[in-house]
Amino acid sequence: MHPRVLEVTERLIARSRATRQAYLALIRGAATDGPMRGKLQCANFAHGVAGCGSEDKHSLRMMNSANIAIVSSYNDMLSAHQPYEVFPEQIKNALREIGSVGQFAGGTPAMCDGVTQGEPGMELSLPSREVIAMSTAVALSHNMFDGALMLGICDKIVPGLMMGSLRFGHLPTIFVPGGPMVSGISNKEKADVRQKYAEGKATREELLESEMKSYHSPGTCTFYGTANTNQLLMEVMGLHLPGASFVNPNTPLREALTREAAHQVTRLTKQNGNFMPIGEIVDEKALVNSIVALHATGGSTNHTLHMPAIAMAAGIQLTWQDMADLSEVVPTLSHVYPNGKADINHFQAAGGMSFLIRELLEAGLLHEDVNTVLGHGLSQYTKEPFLDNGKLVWREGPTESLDENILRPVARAFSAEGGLRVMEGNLGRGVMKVSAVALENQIVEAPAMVFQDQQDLADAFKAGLLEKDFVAVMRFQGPRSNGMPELHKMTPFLGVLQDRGFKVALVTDGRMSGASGKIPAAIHVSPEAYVGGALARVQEGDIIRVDGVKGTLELKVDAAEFAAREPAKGLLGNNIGSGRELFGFMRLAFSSAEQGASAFTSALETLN
Ligand SMILES: O=C(O)[C@H](O)[C@@H](O)[C@H](O)[C@H](O)COP(=O)(O)O
Ligand code: SF4
Repeated sequence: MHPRVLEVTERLIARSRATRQAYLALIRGAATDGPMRGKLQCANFAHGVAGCGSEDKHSLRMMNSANIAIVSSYNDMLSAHQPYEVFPEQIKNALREIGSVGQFAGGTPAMCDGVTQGEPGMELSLPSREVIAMSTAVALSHNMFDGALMLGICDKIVPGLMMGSLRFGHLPTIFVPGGPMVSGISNKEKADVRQKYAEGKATREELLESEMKSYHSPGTCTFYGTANTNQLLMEVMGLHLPGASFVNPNTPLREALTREAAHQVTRLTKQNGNFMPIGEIVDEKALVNSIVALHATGGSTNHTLHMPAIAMAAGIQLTWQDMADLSEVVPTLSHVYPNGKADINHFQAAGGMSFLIRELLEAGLLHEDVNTVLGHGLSQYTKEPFLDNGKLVWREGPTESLDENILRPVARAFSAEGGLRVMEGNLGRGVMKVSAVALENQIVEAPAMVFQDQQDLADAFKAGLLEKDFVAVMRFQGPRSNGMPELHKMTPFLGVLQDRGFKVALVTDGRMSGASGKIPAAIHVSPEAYVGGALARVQEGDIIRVDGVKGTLELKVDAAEFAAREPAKGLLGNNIGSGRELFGFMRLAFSSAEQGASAFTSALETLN
């Protein structure tokens, strides 16, 4: 094992010892010999099975069959989640084949960040992760279940399902992906048309045509944003079946994988002898493995929030320093948009998960001795699934990359270190995804231009006020201020200015999309302006140096003068409309970005 990976893992275990022990005591106490439903009073049990058909009702009364909770985030708003419409029936039929039962335990909400990007609804996006976690808990709290299947893919949904299911960590749980849509026009081509439109060189009709050729059918969007990063991390943590992440929806192989997930989760129940609950899979080694994979693929910056929040739900205290220390030694092995031109289907075709996991295992960068939904050992995940005359089987994946422009062996990595940098200095601590920023653009020192919001910047661009070097400061976009929205609508404008040769950078306490690239952006800056962070005292014209190579974020203003400044007021007026007023209580409870920007942190830190 790489010494740094061992060092970070041991540090994480030591730091988390008390909360992890409390968590394990909780889930081991919740686990029961024999089916959970056997512990219910008759009335509770009768209510729980009343809605079942006679076959399932009979099976449930027989205490030797497994009852599996289906928790689904299906809706028609996310192209990625639309395929889930038919999964519950497929799962129930698969379970009946083996004398078990699937009950649709509950649904969770799911927001499409692509639909809400740049709209007021985006301010509910991060809060929706907490709602998804709570909805998962409501579903599982019926306590009728011996295992669970989680149906979720996109941005806040998988993190929310993870946080909720980890609080029922005594249950064997498998995450069931839906897969990416087949490739449309390339993400680079899409982004180029957006920049042309921003410059007035493309019509709205041409823009719409391009967008609809990119996002054209059911399935996950094909860029390597938060949704596809979710899939990759779930697989590396051993919570998917091997190779399940990026098989396209509505295909025979996808359906076979869903059916097998239903069979596999029953094998992990107490009744069937290979008991493996999710709380015993998601441990310090699994979390370190997820961060290693995040770095090796230039994954979404949103996971610098989601992984600490998920970790805490399992009693583990993961920090940005852990991530930064791992990033220094983990090579970048894949280039998928926004870190390159390829999309996730090309990644899959070039060798996909089995190649990536084998390379990282052989380099001693992943812990092999971990629990998974297939039992002990991550080396089972160097295999890929295929149908052999209709039968689902696994074979060793390719030992060579089929396209080294997309996926490389460690020996020929794109870079010797990961794509994520922790940024720190007198403006606070943030992160930057450097893997998506050309080296010549990673350092910017220029006067600050302070913007209220994205529209403010767009208006300044259209008025021709931005034709210069500058550092855009967008503040009061943090979790407690307005729910920490993604600020991805600025990307085309800043991209045009960068292409025109201006040195531009962004500093914000808000988020960017996992699909954001090109622009050096120090994001998630903590403490946020709303709670008195330094960003609140930045003024127009202040010189700021954003150094993505060294990981520094410096305001070049006399310290005494800066401290004496009156902080700016926040954007309080925008916390109403689009339901934002319903989340005010939650915003007050949010922890800092470094702690995962979660409403549950304080409870989990003490109660775990
Ligand atoms: O974190 C992410 O990956 C993004 O939130 C992504 O889910 C979102 O949909 C983008 O906004 C899509 O990119 P465009 O907005 O560029 O289409
Ligand atoms: S990847 Fe983003 S845009 Fe695509 S379906 Fe998921 S949330 Fe929506």
